[in-house]
Amino acid sequence: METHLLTEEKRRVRRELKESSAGFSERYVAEASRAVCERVLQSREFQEAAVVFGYLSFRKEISVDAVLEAALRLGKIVAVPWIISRTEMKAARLVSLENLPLDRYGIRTAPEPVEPISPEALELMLVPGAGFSETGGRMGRGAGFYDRFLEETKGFSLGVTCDKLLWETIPMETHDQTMDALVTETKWILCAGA
Ligand SMILES: Nc1nc2c(c(=O)[nH]1)N(C=O)[C@@H](CNc1ccc(C(=O)N[C@@H](CCC(=O)O)C(=O)O)cc1)CN2
Ligand SMILES: Nc1ncnc2c1ncn2[C@@H]1O[C@H](COP(=O)(O)OP(=O)(O)OP(=O)(O)O)[C@@H](O)[C@H]1O
Repeated sequence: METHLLTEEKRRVRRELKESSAGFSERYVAEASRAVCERVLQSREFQEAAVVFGYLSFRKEISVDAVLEAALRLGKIVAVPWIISRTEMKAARLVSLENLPLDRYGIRTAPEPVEPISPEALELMLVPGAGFSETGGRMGRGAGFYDRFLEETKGFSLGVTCDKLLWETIPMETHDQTMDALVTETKWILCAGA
């Protein structure tokens, strides 16, 4: 597809996905989050990972707090996004989910002093997104943070979403990173290339 047409298409899909998730009830998000976390905790990928990169949910995102809490209890190293600039994020170690400060987007983040974790050390990455496709395509929030960050990682990338944000196709550009697998409240999808 021609570049400007793809950009148009991405903008349209991003808007539709955003409208869809904005309409989710608190109850749907809470129930989907519980089911998603259970699936992740039961997975071999989680059980075998010594270093887990998660995220601290905001708005209507699926919460993986229960996964991060369990990882900490199991003695795994846990890291979350640490915003460095308008385009770059790094991984910051998280030792507790209590009393976290907010970053510039109002998302909970690791408190100072931050302990950076090398992207190459991450074994499992839990990746949020505006929407995903069954083949592992992902649409983020439009800032390119994850696309840039995931290029530096070697671990297993797991897109975390719910059935309502899992579409047949998502417009993708060459820099867009695809997921190794996806998890929703009803399924675990292994994507080609994993
Ligand atoms: N929980 C969580 N943490 C995360 C991300 C995420 O998607 N989820 N990120 C993933 O990148 C990074 C933060 N990126 C963000 C990018 C944009 C906006 C934002 O508020 N954008 C506005 C304006 C966009 C628009 O209107 O076009 C918005 O969404 O309303 C927030 C966070 C790192 N941390
Ligand atoms: N690896 C990259 N190198 C350089 N620029 C990039 C890279 N990835 C994304 N960008 C740029 O970042 C901007 C946002 O990209 P895109 O719309 O793909 O973000 P996204 O996948 O929705 O966001 P995110 O990755 O933060 O969740 C675009 O201008 C894009 O060209």
